[in-house]
Amino acid sequence: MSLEDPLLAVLVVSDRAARGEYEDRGGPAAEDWLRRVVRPPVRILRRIVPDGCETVAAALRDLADDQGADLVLVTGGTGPAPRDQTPEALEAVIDKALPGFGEAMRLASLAEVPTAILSRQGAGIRGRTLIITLPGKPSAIATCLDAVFQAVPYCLDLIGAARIETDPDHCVAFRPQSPKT
Ligand SMILES: Nc1ncnc2c1ncn2[C@@H]1O[C@H](COP(=O)(O)OP(=O)(O)OP(=O)(O)O)[C@@H](O)[C@H]1O
Ligand SMILES: Nc1nc2c(c(=O)[nH]1)N[C@H]1C(S)=C(S)[C@@H](COP(=O)(O)O)O[C@H]1N2
Repeated sequence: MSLEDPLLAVLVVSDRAARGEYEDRGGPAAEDWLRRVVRPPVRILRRIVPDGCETVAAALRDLADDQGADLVLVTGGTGPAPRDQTPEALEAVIDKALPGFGEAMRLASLAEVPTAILSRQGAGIRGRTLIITLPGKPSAIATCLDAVFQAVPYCLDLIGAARIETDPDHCVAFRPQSPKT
């Protein structure tokens, strides 16, 4: 593995997991999904922060700007409760929103559970980093990523992030054309 390899980050947003009140299952679930679907070599980095606009925004700035992550998956804090502020943090740090991600992920989750409509999950671009926010429920991670990941490699191409390849047994990446130079 080298510093040239794509850097994929997983940011877990959870008050209780950050305090150690329960064992984090979201981080391992997201990392396992990435290891299954994205072909090596890749570097995967994991962080846990408590809920809150500032905590999440600061972690996203660090992962994107200082660590140079190509992709950040955030899990947790997308709901309507007062402490759920991940969408506000996303909005504060991104240059561009990609609303299609939230729409497709909610549609997939609604087929499983009616309360999926409560998640304000989404995605956006900061510099050369794609950030995707997912619900905190560990089981939601695969549902949501399965619904959108086909478009992620091409999105990374378009923003000038690292090129990633997927295992076609799990996800057939769709690249309609070479990105504009
Ligand atoms: N990182 C995690 N690890 C394990 N289970 C989680 C995690 N995040 C969420 N969950 C589970 O999913 C449920 C819904 O997630 P949600 O983000 O709404 O949690 P919450 O009630 O805000 O609590 P917290 O922020 O302390 O995790 C939680 O009550 C918990 O059972
Ligand atoms: N696939 C899936 N999506 C889901 C859920 C779920 O269990 N499965 N839970 C929903 C619920 S109950 C809430 S409140 C929102 C927000 O969750 P978060 O605050 O943990 O991000 O995600 C929703 N999306």
